[in-house]
Amino acid sequence: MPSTPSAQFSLTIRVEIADRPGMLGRVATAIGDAGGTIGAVDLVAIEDGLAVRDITALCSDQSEWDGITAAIAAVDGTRVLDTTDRTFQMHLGGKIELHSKSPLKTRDDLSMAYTPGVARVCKAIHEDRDKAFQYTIKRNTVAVVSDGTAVLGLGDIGPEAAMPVMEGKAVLFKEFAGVDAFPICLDTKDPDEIVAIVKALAPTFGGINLEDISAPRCFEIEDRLAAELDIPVFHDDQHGTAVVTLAALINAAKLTGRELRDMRVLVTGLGAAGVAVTKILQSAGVTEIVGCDSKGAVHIGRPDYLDGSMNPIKRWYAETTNPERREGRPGDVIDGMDLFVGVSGARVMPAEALARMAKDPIVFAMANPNPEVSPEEAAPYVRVMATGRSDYPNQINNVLCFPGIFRGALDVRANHITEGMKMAAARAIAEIVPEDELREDYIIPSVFNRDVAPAVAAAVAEQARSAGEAHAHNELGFAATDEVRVAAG
Ligand SMILES: NC(=O)C1=CN([C@@H]2O[C@H](COP(=O)(O)OP(=O)(O)OC[C@H]3O[C@@H](n4cnc5c(N)ncnc54)[C@H](O)[C@@H]3O)[C@@H](O)[C@H]2O)C=CC1
Ligand SMILES: CC(=O)C(=O)O
Ligand SMILES: [Mg+2]
Repeated sequence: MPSTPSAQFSLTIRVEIADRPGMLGRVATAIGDAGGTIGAVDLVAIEDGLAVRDITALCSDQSEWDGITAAIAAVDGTRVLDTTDRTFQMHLGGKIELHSKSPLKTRDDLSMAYTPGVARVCKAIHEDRDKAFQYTIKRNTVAVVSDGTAVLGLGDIGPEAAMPVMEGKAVLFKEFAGVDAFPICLDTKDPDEIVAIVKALAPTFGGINLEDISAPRCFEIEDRLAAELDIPVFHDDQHGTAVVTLAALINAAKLTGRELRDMRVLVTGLGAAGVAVTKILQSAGVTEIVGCDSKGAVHIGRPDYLDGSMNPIKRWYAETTNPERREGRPGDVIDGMDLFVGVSGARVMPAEALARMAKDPIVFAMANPNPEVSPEEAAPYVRVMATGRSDYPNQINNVLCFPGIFRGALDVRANHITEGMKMAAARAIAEIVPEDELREDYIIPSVFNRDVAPAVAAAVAEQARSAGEAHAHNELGFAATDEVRVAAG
């Protein structure tokens, strides 16, 4: 496992350095000794025997940042002029903007794009509502809807604070699948209100991606919207995560010579992700599952099950898992498990407990931004390790799923994203890694692998067609893909 710091802090430090031989080397050593990793060094100016340089450095936290600037300042003949946090800089003014597809240079352009010409298009759609897919952004646009209640592992941080993540999802939709996604953060947590608002917004969109809405409200919201809307509704934290987890498990099982039906699995965190991961693993043949919530392992003998205070989804969980009624915290119930799936929060699993797993343990510690157990601590005990982060190998992140699954669903104008489409997506992601290339640190394709989203889209579209989920008049959907292909060159 690499021991490089995470790129959570990426800094550009502007430093004035005496222009003498060896000075840059001394500054570089000071940064390294303070825990930083140098990314780039650019010369800004040389004047009066002083060189001004921009040094880009990665570090893991604020104290390391302070240590780096102090260490540079302590080198004789240097002065720190400025420090820029590159992550904040990237977010200045937000991460996305709209562009017009049509030139607007003449009266003629204007009278087609807007009034009077546009009125004929409006009337055509008024006569046939379906034409919205042909003549508006609907066919290629997805709403990324959040109420800010379960943002990464940061919890209920509110709609404004959720926006950078939702903008990020929109960037990923566009980058990987050519889908135009728009972030919408709602100032309500009331399921009735959320359902009503999303339904009212639906005419604009070809799909709804629910994001970072906490359990158990997320289950009801998704079910109601999926039943009431004729466009795909997909809660990414549930199903995107489940699809990618299954993809990684298919390959980890192959690598370690196991069958899914023989595996024992511990899932920690029974919210949106944990429940959906459990369901997809059950559909894929896994039968022995134990789930832990913040009170410990769930089973039908637990006091909150017996006194009726457990919520319905956890009651279902208690009734379909943990027949042995294992009791305790995640570290207490891990004995003999083949796989640990963490979708809860940072440092929930003590590393030493992993020693009690079955032979060739597989650990997917997927909480963001920090995993249940760090790869460094887990390394002595596990054979296959994955996290949700990009700074370690084996990144299990729903970005491998949601762009492609919506691409496929929009292309065939599917009304729903079915279980079959999710399974097809999982298999497509798994198959990107050729069997003879599987390794402990390569069970899942990189999120930058440009083959992933098209492969997922094709598998999802094919599954929708063969299951009769593709819209009867789907030619326009296919055309949308062609345009994306043309635009992408
Ligand atoms: N790598 C990936 O692609 C994804 C990772 N996640 C991560 O999974 C975590 C959960 O996300 P969601 O399910 O969307 O949130 P959620 O709020 O719906 O569920 C979180 C659940 O974890 C439980 N939990 C918290 N601390 C716990 C503990 N110490 N032991 C056992 N359970 C505990 C909570 O009670 C809650 O039920 C977050 O950290 C999130 O970033 C979520 C989706 C995708
Ligand atoms: C990746 C993601 O969707 C999450 O951590 O919530
Ligand atoms: Mg999420």
